[in-house]
Amino acid sequence: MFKIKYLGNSYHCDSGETILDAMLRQGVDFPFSCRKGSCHACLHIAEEGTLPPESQKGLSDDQINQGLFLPCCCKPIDSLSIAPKNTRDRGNKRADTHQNNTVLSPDPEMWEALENGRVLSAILDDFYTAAFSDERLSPFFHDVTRQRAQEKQYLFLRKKFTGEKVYFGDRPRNAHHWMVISNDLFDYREALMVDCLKRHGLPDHLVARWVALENSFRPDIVKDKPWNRKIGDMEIPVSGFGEITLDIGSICDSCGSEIAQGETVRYQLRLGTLYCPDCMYSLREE
Ligand code: HEM
Repeated sequence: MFKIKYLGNSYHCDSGETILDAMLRQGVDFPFSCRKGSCHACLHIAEEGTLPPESQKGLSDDQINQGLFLPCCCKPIDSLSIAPKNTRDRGNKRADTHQNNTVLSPDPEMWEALENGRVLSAILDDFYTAAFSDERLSPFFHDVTRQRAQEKQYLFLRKKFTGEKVYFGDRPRNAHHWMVISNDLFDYREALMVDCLKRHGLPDHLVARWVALENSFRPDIVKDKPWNRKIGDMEIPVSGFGEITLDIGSICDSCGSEIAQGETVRYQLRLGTLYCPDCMYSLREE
């Protein structure tokens, strides 16, 4: 058994147990997501003690030299004193330095490699062609056209890589609020994306950075049951119908007939589809 000092307290880690598991077992509020070294959400710094090599697998030389390690992959071989990674982010080191596994936003090197968007379009074309015919991913895109999915993703990534304010869609937590996506499915999609990035010649260190960017959203996307949409602190229900009185006329999404201004109609909370008075009472609550 090893002793782990963390934020002024001392914890026990059994041999063969990871530090992450030991912390969670002892009720510590510890950041984590994928539990297998991909997402880096649990990255911490070792201030004293010797780390096992597998706890630093996939980190850059710079991160290794700073003593950063992944508690989810760390079965200790020594007692350790550890701290949150930001403890050592002192003024001499900006959070956006060019390291392979660091999320950069904006990322001019990435944007140049993507030939100012030309290669990004080609990558997304490839990726969504594959996703829309993939048996695990395509069911999620049931109500979405490929063009819409590609355009949204292009603008989202363009904003991340250039800093330009070109994306006005939902943030990932809300965009995927109803989708039950496991870590395994997230990894599966990621592997498909990595294949596309490599096919289009993106160098390995930029592929790693792209993956790190997407993984930084893993905690917003992976879940075992749907979440409500969240706007500020307000939770919006996932399914069912609401009622509104129309300010301007519209068209019924069910029968196609016109709905006059001033009519009260039902709308689907997730999709926003409208139903005229004739259709609305025949609808089942989802
Ligand atoms: C298995 C993983 C994922 C699945 C199945 C998935 C699926 C989807 C689907 C079906 C939509 C369309 C939603 C709509 O238009 O109503 C969507 C939108 C979107 N996704 Fe994902 N996605 C995944 C992972 C990711 C990741 C890793 C990112 C990037 C961090 C991402 C970013 C976005 C963005 C920016 C949108 C557009 C949001 C909007 O419509 O306003 N997705 N995704």
